[in-house]
Amino acid sequence: MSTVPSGGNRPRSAARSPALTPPADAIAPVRHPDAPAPGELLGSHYAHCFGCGDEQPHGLHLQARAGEGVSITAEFTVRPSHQGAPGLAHGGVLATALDESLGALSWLLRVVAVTGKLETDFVRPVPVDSVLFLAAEATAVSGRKIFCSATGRLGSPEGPLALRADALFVEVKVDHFIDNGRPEEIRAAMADPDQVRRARAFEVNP
Ligand SMILES: CCCCCCCC/C=C\CCCCCCCC(=O)SCCNC(=O)CCNC(=O)[C@H](O)C(C)(C)COP(=O)(O)OP(=O)(O)OC[C@H]1O[C@@H](n2cnc3c(N)ncnc32)[C@H](O)[C@@H]1OP(=O)(O)O
Repeated sequence: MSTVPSGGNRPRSAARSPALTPPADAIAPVRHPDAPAPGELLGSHYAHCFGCGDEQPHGLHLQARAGEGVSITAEFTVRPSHQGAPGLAHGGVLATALDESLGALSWLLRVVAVTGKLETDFVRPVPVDSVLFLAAEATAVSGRKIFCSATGRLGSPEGPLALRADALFVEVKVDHFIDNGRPEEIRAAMADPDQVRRARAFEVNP
């Protein structure tokens, strides 16, 4: 069952990029048999991640939980440091929270994937101190392409819809990071057995 609240499952807007519509031969996303159980906290994929890392002092510290199927939920409290206009959240910060929530679906698919495209509708202003209830769901898979959607609601999982996003994530190998990341951080990550374990946990056939 979908954990993306109704309203998030609206027909995709005509304004959405065609690249976000799955091809006719796309398949339904498959929850990995070893995926964390519904309700379980997913943890961070990287301690220094701006979206979810515990050791990132400037980060959003988003904590996502597994939902049913290939879905997650997360809560995000908007802090004064997240402002764009006086008393309101910056749109880029909100897009980051959506991006991170969508990225957390990787834990359920057990694939490593990065954002290829992210389209966001900012439906309502989000004041500082708001708690945003985020819900993300994978909707289709075609080869390496993972189609997914997310919503952000104000104050509760059934609260007013503030954000909506559709995205295309693309599956990559761990080498994507090793080949492209700054060597300093890559060396540190590869020397950290906990990080290597976390990276491998995404890959079905390491
Ligand atoms: C031991 C140490 C290791 C440490 C590891 C740490 C653990 C890591 C674990 C988990 C990490 C998860 C992190 C989540 C964080 C939140 C999510 C983010 O913010 S991610 C950052 C932002 N995103 C990027 O930086 C991507 C930058 N872009 C790229 O690298 C490439 O463009 C990439 C990989 C997306 C695609 O490049 P291609 O060369 O691999 O593949 P092509 O052939 O171009 O694309 C594949 C298919 O996707 C479509 N596609 C790709 N990008 C598209 C786009 N922008 N729009 C439409 N279609 C697109 C293409 O048209 C193609 O489709 P057709 O197969 O032909 O049907």
